[in-house]
Amino acid sequence: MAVRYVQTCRLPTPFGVFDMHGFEEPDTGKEHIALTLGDLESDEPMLARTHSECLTGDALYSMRCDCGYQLEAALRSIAREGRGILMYLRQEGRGIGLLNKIRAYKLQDEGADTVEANERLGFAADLRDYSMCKDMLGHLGIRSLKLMTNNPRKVDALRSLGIDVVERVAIHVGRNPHNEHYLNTKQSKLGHWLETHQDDDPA
Ligand SMILES: Nc1nc2c(ncn2[C@@H]2O[C@H](COP(=O)(O)OP(=O)(O)OP(=O)(O)O)[C@@H](O)[C@H]2O)c(=O)[nH]1
Ligand SMILES: [Zn+2]
Repeated sequence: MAVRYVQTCRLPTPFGVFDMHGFEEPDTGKEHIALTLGDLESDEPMLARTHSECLTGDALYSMRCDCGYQLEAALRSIAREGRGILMYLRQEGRGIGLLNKIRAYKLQDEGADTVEANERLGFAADLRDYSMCKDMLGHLGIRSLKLMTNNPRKVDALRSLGIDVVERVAIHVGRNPHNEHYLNTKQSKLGHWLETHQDDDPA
């Protein structure tokens, strides 16, 4: 989905003072943001994360997934590097939306895995589209990325949009008894690169 740039402001966080850039999908009104830190002019590949919205994990401390832990680890890593970008994409629940994610979680409470739950609700396992990233990076003049992800489809999706992902950086954090089965399903059914070993210190 194409996006248009709206405005930029400062965003102080416990990890560093980021610039927050707002974008809008003219067709749907959906809003996305990019947080950047450091020099955007340099041609050096930039540490990057494309983070899909997960209200439960990112804001409500849910332990059902690894999203909140990954969000914090990504911001810490960018701050430590002194340069980077986090694109926060409003594609909640892998694109099915928050209320459908609650429906999917209910099916998982009753024994379905994360993929089966989506399918029982009539959705594909992953409905996400990353095309807005191309516009966001283009607007900011960022040419190549060191992408923090464990998801091979995300790397492929960005590359097929013509985004230069020069390196994939693992982001293994937050495994716990509540998301163990979820992470194992992501590995076996969605192909995520998730070794059982977790980085002790993501920061
Ligand atoms: N439909 C659905 N969405 C989920 C579920 N658990 C987390 N999500 C959503 O999945 C998205 C995050 O995707 P993940 O598969 O955890 O990770 P990823 O972004 O593909 O890969 P990484 O870059 O390695 O984090 C967020 O939008 C979450 O809201 C679930 O059980 N069902
Ligand atoms: Zn999550």
